[in-house]
Amino acid sequence: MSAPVKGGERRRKIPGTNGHTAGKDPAEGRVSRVSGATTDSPGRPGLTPPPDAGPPVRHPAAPAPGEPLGAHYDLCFGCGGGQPHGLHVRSYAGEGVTVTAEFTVQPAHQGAPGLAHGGILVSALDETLGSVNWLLQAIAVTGRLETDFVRPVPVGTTLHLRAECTAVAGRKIYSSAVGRIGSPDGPVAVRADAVFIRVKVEHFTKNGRPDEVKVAMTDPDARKVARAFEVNP
Ligand SMILES: CCCCCCCC(=O)SCCNC(=O)CCNC(=O)[C@H](O)C(C)(C)COP(=O)(O)OP(=O)(O)OC[C@H]1O[C@@H](n2cnc3c(N)ncnc32)[C@H](O)[C@@H]1OP(=O)(O)O
Repeated sequence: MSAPVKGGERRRKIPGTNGHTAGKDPAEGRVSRVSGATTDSPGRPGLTPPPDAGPPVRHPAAPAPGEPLGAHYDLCFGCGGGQPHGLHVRSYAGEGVTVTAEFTVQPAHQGAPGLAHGGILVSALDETLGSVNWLLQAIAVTGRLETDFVRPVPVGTTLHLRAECTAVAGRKIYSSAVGRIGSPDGPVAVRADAVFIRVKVEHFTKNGRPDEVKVAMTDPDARKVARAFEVNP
């Protein structure tokens, strides 16, 4: 997914990596595919917060640290219980504007024999990063997400993810995530930087297929209705 890199900023610090960048990762003793350089391109909105960006502010109504976030929508591929081959990511509110999550790679998630498909890993990152917006109580969608695949992830592995919002600028929400193998302190397998864009609820109600939108909107559980549309389509 990463675009070729040309000049510019160094990659931002990624939460949970003790300040390691995508270049040399001392914990891993290897140099990653992108050599610790920028991913922003001239003329294309990038992953670097602008100078007027501010720190994210945890919403007073955000779930308490440690509280499970649950599935925001039963048919969400990332977290929904109603998707047999979905990821069934389990997310928990963290301190500040952070989220931790777990995802166990199933046989249905393979790319190469016995290994997780890269797009599946991106989906797990996207899900975890998107969950962070719930702590801001912001309705937002992924605008851009760039991933470093650091090491292969075998089927059966539980990936421990951690995502953190790093900055907010107008409608733009900047976040980073890391996924580790086997435990929260395990070896880094994937990292991602993303920018989410705040949208109105009509983004979902107008663009979603009417059949699913109607069913979701008529759910008797008002909280489920709110979460289905306020966090993710
Ligand atoms: C628990 C929940 C888990 C959820 C996890 C999963 C989350 C998802 O995967 S969401 C689904 C995937 N994403 C989508 O479908 C989004 C599709 N894209 C869109 O709908 C639109 O392009 C959208 C809404 C992102 C932006 O369109 P629009 O509202 O017209 O915004 P626009 O006026 O162009 O831009 C607003 C700002 O965002 C910036 N921006 C827009 N797109 C991007 C982008 N791709 N990258 C970086 N910045 C961007 C613009 O530069 C602009 O910045 P500024 O305010 O400084 O000028």
